[in-house]
Amino acid sequence: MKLKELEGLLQDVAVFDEPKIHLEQYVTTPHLASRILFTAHSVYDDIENKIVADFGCGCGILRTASHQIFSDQDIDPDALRIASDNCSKFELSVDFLLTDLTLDPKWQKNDNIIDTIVMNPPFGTKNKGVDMIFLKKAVEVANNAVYSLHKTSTREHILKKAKEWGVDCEVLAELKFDIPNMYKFHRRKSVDIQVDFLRLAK
Ligand SMILES: C[S@@+](CC[C@H](N)C(=O)[O-])C[C@H]1O[C@@H](n2cnc3c(N)ncnc32)[C@H](O)[C@@H]1O
Repeated sequence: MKLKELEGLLQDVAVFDEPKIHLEQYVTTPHLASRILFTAHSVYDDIENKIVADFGCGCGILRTASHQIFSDQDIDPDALRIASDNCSKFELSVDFLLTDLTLDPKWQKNDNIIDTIVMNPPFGTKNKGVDMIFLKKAVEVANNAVYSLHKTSTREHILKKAKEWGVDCEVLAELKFDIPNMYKFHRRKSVDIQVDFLRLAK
């Protein structure tokens, strides 16, 4: 499928009815999701015939873009309901796991099964450090590679941690993540956050 076709298809993915700010529920746009998956597939061959997971899947846009996801995990049952509906709409077969990735050891059952993790974790704005917990777990679980979005301001810290964990971390792109006015405390129409698109691999 061509990049533009994929982006077009993703416009039909249903998003959060009532996004929960404490869980940092921001949707990856079809524009970004299509480019993330396209890069992972066409440049690195990390998607086709691979078992792929999304940690903090939300409504499942990254999984819908890859068509290969085995296990989508999120803390929010409302998000998983929408993700499951999207899954039926796009005729995808996905295992969903309701789990708190910061606490629950259930994620370990996927040990040695998952090849690639593609995720847009919470940035840690509301729950400090959650971004690094997601990243560390993803690096431990994925046999192959982890693709993840993080605030550019955390880049140096992540590069240092990647070294400690014994993985290579490459900044594939600097992106603008557009957060629309979704929550009551938002004063501006939308805010662009500078975000790194990272690939971590052993
Ligand atoms: C920035 S959103 C990304 C959603 C979706 N992956 C996307 O790309 O549109 C982060 C997601 O992580 C989930 N989340 C937040 N804290 C979590 C936790 N402790 N365990 C599991 N999921 C969590 C939220 O419910 C939310 O769906």
